[in-house]
Amino acid sequence: MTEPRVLDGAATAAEIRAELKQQVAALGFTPGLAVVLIGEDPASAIYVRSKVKACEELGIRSIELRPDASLTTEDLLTIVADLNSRDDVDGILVQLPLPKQVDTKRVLEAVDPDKDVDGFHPVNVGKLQIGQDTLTPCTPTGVLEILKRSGIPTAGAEAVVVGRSDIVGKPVAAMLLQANATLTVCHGRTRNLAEHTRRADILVVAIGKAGFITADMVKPGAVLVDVGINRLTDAADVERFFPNDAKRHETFAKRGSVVIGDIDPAAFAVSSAYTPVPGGVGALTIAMLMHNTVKAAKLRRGLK
Ligand SMILES: NC(=O)C1=CN([C@@H]2O[C@H](COP(=O)(O)OP(=O)(O)OC[C@H]3O[C@@H](n4cnc5c(N)ncnc54)[C@H](OP(=O)(O)O)[C@@H]3O)[C@@H](O)[C@H]2O)C=CC1
Ligand SMILES: Nc1nc(=O)c2c([nH]1)NC[C@@H]1CN(c3ccc(C(=O)N[C@@H](CCC(=O)O)C(=O)O)cc3)C=[N+]21
Ligand SMILES: [Mg+2]
Repeated sequence: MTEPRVLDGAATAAEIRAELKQQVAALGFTPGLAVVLIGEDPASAIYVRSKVKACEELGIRSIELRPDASLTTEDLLTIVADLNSRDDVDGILVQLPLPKQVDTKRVLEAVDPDKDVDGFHPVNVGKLQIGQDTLTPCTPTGVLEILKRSGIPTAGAEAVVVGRSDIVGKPVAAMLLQANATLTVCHGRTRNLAEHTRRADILVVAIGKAGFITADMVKPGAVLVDVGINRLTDAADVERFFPNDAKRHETFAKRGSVVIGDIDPAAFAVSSAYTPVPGGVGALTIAMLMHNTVKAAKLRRGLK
C-alpha cells in the first residue's frame, strides 16, 4: 500500500493567516476580537494563548477579559452587553466551559449574532442549517477548509461523522451535507459503529476518547479527520499507541504526558490521507477564528 498523505494543518493555517494578514492591511481599520476567559480550563488557556499570538501576527486588536470565576449569569450578561455595544469590538468569544453557576445558553444567546465569531448563536446555527452564508463554528469550518485546500472532494463522498456535539459534530455534519457529501452521523447510542465507519470515504471523529477508532474500523484508502485532543499519562498507553515513535516517547519522558487524537495512529496507516494530532485540525481552529473576526468586521461595515 502507498504511504498516506499527512494533511498538514499547521502549514494550511499559516497559509490562511498570511492571506488574512493582507486582507486586514487593506481594511483601513483595526478589527477587534474580544475573548472572555473564566477559570482555569487548560484547553481554553492554550487556545487563548494561540489567539493572542495570531492576532498580533495579523494586526487584529486582541481584547482579553478575565472576570472572577465566582461571577453570576447577570454579571456575564452585563459584560456581553457592553462588548455588543462597543464599536471597537468586531468579534466576541466567550470561552467554554463556563462555571457551573452560569447559564451558558442565556450567555450564548446574548452575543450579537453579527459578532458571534464562534457561530454558536441560535440564529447562526439556523442559518448554517439552511445554507445561508454566516459566521460558522471554527473547528468544523477548519475541517472543511483543510479538505478543500487539500483537493479532497466531498460531493458524493460517503462522509461519516462520529460525535454529535453542538460545537463540533453537528456543525461539521451540516457543512459536509451542504458540501454534497452523503452523510451519516454516529454517537453514543449508535449500534455497530464499525459497520458505519467502515463505509466512510471521509471519516471525521470528534468524541474525546484517546485512540478509540482502530484500523479495523477504517476502509482502506479513506480520508481520516481527527478532531480529538486527548492526553496519555500512562507509559503503557504510550507504548501501545506509539510503539515505534521515538519523539513521542521523548516527549513523554520529559513532560509526563503526550497528546493523542480520537484515532489510533495504527489506523492512519490504512488511510489515503489523515490529519495528525497535534498539527492538524487544532491548528486550523485558530486560523478560522481569525477568518471569522475579519468576516465579522467587514460584515458590520457593509463590506464584502
Ligand atoms: N481540535 C480542536 O480545535 C478542537 C478539539 N476538540 C476535541 O474534540 C473532541 C470532541 O469534543 P466535543 O465535540 O466538544 O465533545 P463532547 O464530549 O461534547 O461530545 C462527544 C460526542 O462523542 C460521542 N461519543 C462518545 N463516545 C462515543 C462512542 N464510544 N461511540 C460513538 N460516539 C461517542 C458522544 O455521543 P452522545 O451524544 O451520545 O453522548 C458525543 O456526541 C474532544 O477530544 C475535544 O477536546 C474540541 C473542540 C475543538
Ligand atoms: N467558545 C469556545 N470556542 C472554542 O473553540 C473553544 C472553547 N470555547 N473552549 C476550549 C476549546 C478548545 N479549543 C482549542 C482550539 C485550538 C487548539 C489548538 O491550537 N491546538 C493545537 C496545539 C496547541 C498546543 O498544544 O500548543 C493543535 O492541535 O495542533 C486547541 C484547543 C477551542 N475551544
Ligand atoms: Mg470554535
